[in-house]
This record gives sequence, structure tokens and C-alpha cells, in this order.
Amino acid sequence: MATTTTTSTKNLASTALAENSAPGVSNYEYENLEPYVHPPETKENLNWAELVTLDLEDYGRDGGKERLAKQLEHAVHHVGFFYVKNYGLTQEEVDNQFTLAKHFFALPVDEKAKYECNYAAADYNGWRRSGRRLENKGLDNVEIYNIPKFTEDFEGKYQQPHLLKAHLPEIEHFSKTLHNNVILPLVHLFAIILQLPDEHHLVKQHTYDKKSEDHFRYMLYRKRSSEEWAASGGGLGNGHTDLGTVTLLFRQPIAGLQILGEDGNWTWVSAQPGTITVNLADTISHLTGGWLKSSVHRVVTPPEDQWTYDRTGLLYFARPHNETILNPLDSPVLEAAGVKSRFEKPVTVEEWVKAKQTLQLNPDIAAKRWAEAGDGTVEVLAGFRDRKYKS
Ligand SMILES: O=C(O)CCC(=O)C(=O)O
Ligand SMILES: [Fe+2]
Repeated sequence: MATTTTTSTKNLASTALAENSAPGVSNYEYENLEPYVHPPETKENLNWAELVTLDLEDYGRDGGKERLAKQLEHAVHHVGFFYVKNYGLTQEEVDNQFTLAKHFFALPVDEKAKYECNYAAADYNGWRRSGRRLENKGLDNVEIYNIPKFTEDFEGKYQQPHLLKAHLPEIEHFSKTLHNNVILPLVHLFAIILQLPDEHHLVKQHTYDKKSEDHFRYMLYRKRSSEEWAASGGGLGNGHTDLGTVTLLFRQPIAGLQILGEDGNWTWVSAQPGTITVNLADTISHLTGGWLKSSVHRVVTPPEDQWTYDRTGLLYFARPHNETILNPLDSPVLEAAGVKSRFEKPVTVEEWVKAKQTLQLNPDIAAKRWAEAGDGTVEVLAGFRDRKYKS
């Protein structure tokens, strides 16, 4: 791995994009860490999804926002998934984060346990051990480490292992760059598509400094044998929607992610070099009465030629400010579509996150609540129900 300082970011000229401040830390510390190496792509010919790719460099150019909004319109209303490229981080900066993820998950369980989530409080920041998923209790192979925003609200609240402490300035830089260069432009484009009277309305609901539950994530799906894959159900029952505004998934080569299309068929998301895969999630869908599509997706057994590799993920979850009320926005597009609130009473983002995370982090509570209706649905909050998506 190169060891030069990598603070260079593409200069995306736009008012919505804050300047990328240099982290001020050289990468020499990575010299001591064996670098993460991307596994090879599958040779199998899978039924790949066709997704549009937004070139974020166009965002700052004359007429660029309008061009990108036009390109995005169909995807956000009908598909819920797309790619972005030219987001202002070098491949080396991205790979350094994969390296940290790899080494974090290689720490002994006892060490990781010091940073374990407070599941009962529905607090997802910290380490989530495997074996806590409703579908596959005891059989799931997924570990997660979530890092909150670098703001006063979270200062001192979470301890980090030495490995990550030494790299917090870069992690902070990485998270803030994603927020400035991807999240803010995207919500700006959504506002243009929705023809909101104030084009900056959604940007103002997603400022970095105000309290919200955005977080950066390292994720690991440990490799397993064909028997283990079969016993786990292969992820077919894990279809879900994410709960925030959008989720950013960094390109990694192990296939597994699938999207449920409007036609009821699942297609695979391919690894496009230099891109981030973006999916829309529940809160932006709530803010539009379902007009913006919170896409159903799942991670299934990879193709056989990739069974010998761990699947390491880098993700960023964006959410509106906690105080945001999840009623449909004032928009001529939504008015023409006749959308309605999805809740029986006003619900804040904070309440929504807590309700859905309680189900996600506590398999025992979730099993009971899913069983209540007995029809494959669960009431998350104030009349809004999630449902199961089977194969
Ligand atoms: O790992 C992936 O590709 C997707 C993970 C995912 O859907 C999630 O963490 O919500
Ligand atoms: Fe997801």
C-alpha cells in the first residue's frame, strides 16, 4: 500500500459542498497494518440490476444539478437504487478504511466486547456481534461496527479501540466528506425532483452539526461453508428496507446484494469500480408519503467461486435531524400524486429510529412483535407496518 499522505479530494465546486479539510494526519500508521486486498469478482453470469450512475462532478457545473435530477428521477421513484462516482475520496483513502475494518474485526472477541452496542437501549453505535438477527438467530455470520457523527452530541459518549483511535482524524474526514460531497448534493437533487418551494429544504434538514443519527459502518460477513450457507437459509428471508434517508455502500466485489424490483423479481447489484451504491431508505420515503422509494434489498449466499472469501463492507447511513417530523413535504409533485402521511399521528425521526432499531437489535422482542399480527407484518410505530419479503 502506498504510504503517502492522501488528503487530496476532487474539488467539487458547489455551494452545497463544504470545503474538505485535510485530516492533518499522515498515513504512516497504515504501514504497520497488512493492507486489505479486494477479493476477485465472480465469474458467474448473474441476473444483474441495471442502475444509473450519477457523476457527482457534474453537480457543480452550469446546469449540472438539473441534468442530474433528470437522470435520477426514474430511479428514485421506481427503483430506489443507483450508483454515484467522483465523490471526492481517493481509492487509497477508501482502501485504508477497508484495512481498518479488516483489522477491527480481527480483534479478539473479548476486546470487541468492550465496545458492544447497548441493544436494550436500541443504541446501534459500537460493535454488534453476530448471531443477533431475527431470521437466523445463532446462525448469522454478520458483525457490524458503527461510528456516530463527529459532533458535540456524541463527544466522549463512545470509546474506540486503540486501532481506531489512532485513525479517528481520517475516519472523521472520511465521514464528513461523504456527508458534504454525497449526502447534501443528493438531498438537494431530491428537492429539485420534488419541486420543493425551497430547493435547500432537505439540505437544511441534514446539516452535519445538528443532532441526527447518521453513522459510518464497518461490516463483515464471514465466509462459510456450503453446509453453513444452507443451514442459514441463504439470506432469502432477509429482505428489508433501511431506516434513514439514504445508505451509501462502498464498492466491494463479493456478490450477494439483491434488490426487489417492481416486477417482483430479485436482481443482483454488481461491483462497479470507483462507485458507491446508494439506496433510498424509509425516512425519505416517509417524507414523501412513499413517493420516493425505500428499496427492499437483501444479502444472499454469494456465488460459489466467492465462498472462500470474507465479505467486508463500508457503509454510511444518513438521516434527517432527530426533530424532523415525518409528514409529507409541501411539494406540487406529491400533491399531484395525492400522497398521504404514513403515520396516524406526527412522528419524529428520533421516535422512528428508536422504534425500528428496537426491533432490529433485539431478536426476542422482534419475534414477539412479529408474531402479534400473525400475517407477516409488524407495527413499527403509529400504524406504520413493516412486512416480510420472502423469496
Ligand atoms: O452489505 C450489503 O451489501 C448491504 C447491507 C445492508 O443491507 C444493511 O446493512 O442494511
Ligand atoms: Fe440494508
